[in-house]
Amino acid sequence: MTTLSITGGRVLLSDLTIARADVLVDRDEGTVLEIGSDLAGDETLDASGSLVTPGFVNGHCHVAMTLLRGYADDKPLESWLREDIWPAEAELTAEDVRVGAELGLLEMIKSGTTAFADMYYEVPEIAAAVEKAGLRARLGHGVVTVVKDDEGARADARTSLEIATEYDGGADGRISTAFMPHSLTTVGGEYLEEFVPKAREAGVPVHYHANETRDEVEPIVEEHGVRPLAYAAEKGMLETEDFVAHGVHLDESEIDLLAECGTGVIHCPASNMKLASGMAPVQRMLEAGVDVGLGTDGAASNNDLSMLDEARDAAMVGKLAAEDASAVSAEAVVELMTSGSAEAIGLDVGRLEEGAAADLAVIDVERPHLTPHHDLVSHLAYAAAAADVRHTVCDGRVLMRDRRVLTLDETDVIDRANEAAQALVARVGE
Ligand SMILES: CSC[C@H]1O[C@@H](n2cnc3c(O)ncnc32)[C@H](O)[C@@H]1O
Ligand SMILES: [Zn+2]
Repeated sequence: MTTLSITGGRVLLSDLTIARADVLVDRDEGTVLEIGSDLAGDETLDASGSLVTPGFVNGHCHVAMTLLRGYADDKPLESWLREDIWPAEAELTAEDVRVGAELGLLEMIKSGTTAFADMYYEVPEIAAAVEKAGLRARLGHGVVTVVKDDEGARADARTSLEIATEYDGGADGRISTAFMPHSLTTVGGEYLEEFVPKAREAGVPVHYHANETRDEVEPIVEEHGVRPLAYAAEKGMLETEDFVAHGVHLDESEIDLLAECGTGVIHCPASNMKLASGMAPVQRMLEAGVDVGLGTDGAASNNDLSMLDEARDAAMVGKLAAEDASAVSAEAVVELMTSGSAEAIGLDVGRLEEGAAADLAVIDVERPHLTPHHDLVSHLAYAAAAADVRHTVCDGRVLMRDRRVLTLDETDVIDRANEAAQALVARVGE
């Protein structure tokens, strides 16, 4: 057994208390062996003046969309997708997705994220990037049937199932998968009826966008006479292992349905604010017992992949939505970005305790904007930033030490991403 010790810091424990302690990790098993005093390991990470937290879990992303960061801003969802994003995505090559994913993973490692869920195209490229970068991920191919004939639609859904089956358990178990219909309005009901049962047979969860905008809710109510999540339940898409992104426009019956079914909701506050989609009823969901997690969505609607930024946004907009300053508290937000997301997307991570996965981030708290130290949970929710993350560890492996990423060549990834993004935009303009 080889060990790693993270020494001299304070540790955020699973009950959200903070203890002065070292963390000893079994690097081979990728688990926490002990949290205590004077723990020496074969390798050491200095955590003095720092807070050791569970690695952050980004519950909903399109990681390769980093190539489209700043490409199309200041539009609502429907026109942003149809006028700008989908035409650009039609020109993406597998190599573009690879470099966009590497750029996103670089950003995740540098901001303390160790696990994420992702829906996109060219998933084998994303899986290869995840394997190389060393993170943990639940990946899936996004299905859109509305613009396809029947043969194309069924082929797209089949691809999603095949990818989910083939890649589950990849990268030494760090990759898991899901069947991912894009949304309840962009995938026809007949395809959901045919393929969701096949996802159950394959033993993979279902992940999709739901109730993101009012424009997405109304057509379902008009066409099917029920709210979108009642429609999703009819299609068998509200199982405990399933999780939806957004859940902005939910009525009370849908919140109750989510709580009853145990289906997770990934709140994406920055994307919801930027696209002016609305304010999700997060406090109501928490009170009802819904499994809520936190996600950035893609970098084209955020425009970064920092979960620390997302945490602050979640707390701020959560209070505004509830018209209550005590709503979506610092503690609640820190849970959302760690164990909340992990539970919603079905990964056994997000807590620091003996036997848990050794996925963690070490955050420098001796900084002007993190002084004084009345409450470090408050600092995580409201004041810490990506640049404060010193070290990132996933599955017992050091991915970033003293802000140097060890698994990806930062300069090379940035250069290749700039080149690919420029060439992509040129192709779209032709
Ligand atoms: C079919 S792969 C995923 C698909 O989703 C698009 N997307 C990015 N952000 C959002 C969002 O907020 N709502 C809905 N769809 C979104 C992405 O561009 C891909 O086309
Ligand atoms: Zn999304």
